[in-house]
Amino acid sequence: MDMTLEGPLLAVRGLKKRFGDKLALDGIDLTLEPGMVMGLLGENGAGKSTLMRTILGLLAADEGEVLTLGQSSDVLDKQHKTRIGYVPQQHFGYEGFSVERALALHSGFYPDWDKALEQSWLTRFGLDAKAQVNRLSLGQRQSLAIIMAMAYRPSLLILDEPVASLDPSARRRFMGDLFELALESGSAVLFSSHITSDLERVASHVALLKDGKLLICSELDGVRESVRLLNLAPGTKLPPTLKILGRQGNRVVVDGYQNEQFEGLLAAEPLNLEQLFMELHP
Ligand SMILES: Nc1ncnc2c1ncn2[C@@H]1O[C@H](COP(=O)(O)OP(=O)(O)OP(=O)(O)O)[C@@H](O)[C@H]1O
Repeated sequence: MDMTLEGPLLAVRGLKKRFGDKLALDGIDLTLEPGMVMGLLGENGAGKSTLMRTILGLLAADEGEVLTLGQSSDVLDKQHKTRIGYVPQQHFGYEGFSVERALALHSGFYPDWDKALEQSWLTRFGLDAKAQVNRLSLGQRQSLAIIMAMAYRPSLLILDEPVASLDPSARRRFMGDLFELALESGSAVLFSSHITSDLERVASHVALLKDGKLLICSELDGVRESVRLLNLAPGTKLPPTLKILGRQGNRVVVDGYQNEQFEGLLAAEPLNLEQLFMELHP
């Protein structure tokens, strides 16, 4: 389907979402451009699913703006919806059907459905087309949900913990292919995961959500280069160019570090994503 789009595939500005007194999303800004694979990290309850559901227009925002494929999320039309893929955390319907029947029904909604791609992913995941959906294991259901969201080559793919139930080899295959798909077809991907090593392997960008705020939203290489765990002497004043992400006594996690030396700095260590996560969630 030819729908040329100027600008980003996803633009989120000043997004807030409340549930009663709880501010689940507190001023989110993020942008996805073609070819980007953004991994979304955050502890349980940080707001990852809420962010995804609001982006998709399944939840109404209280403040701010979400443009998906150039269109406001609360008025997404059918044509736009068929260019967005979504794997929710919980699936899913099609209970009374076989895998092949479920796929046949589902594909009817998508003019760009690619049967060959569907078949190759069925093989890749080792899914039996004749199996009944209600007898699939959790991982098999997740595989089916992934195929259902991907086989029409969506421009924007939103995946809520898509690999949580997949075994390590299925995970590895899927994550690698996900990255290739995004690069080849100029799509953008936003996926949440608690598995930081997966994210490190395939993501081009990382976003870290804490208490409804994005503490980090940048290129993965940028995090590697400029996020440090500083060990400071008591009373040390930090240069104003450093953004404090978290602090535990004399251990301070900062962004924007460029190898500067200053009085009181005892050590500056780079962190992998798992270490960063642990430091920010003591
Ligand atoms: N429908 C709802 N009504 C009330 N509160 C909600 C609702 N949905 C989410 N919340 C609350 O909003 C916060 C964010 O929840 P959300 O499901 O987005 O977190 P999450 O980061 O996806 O967590 P997890 O990693 O456990 O899936 C939580 O405090 C949750 O209790």
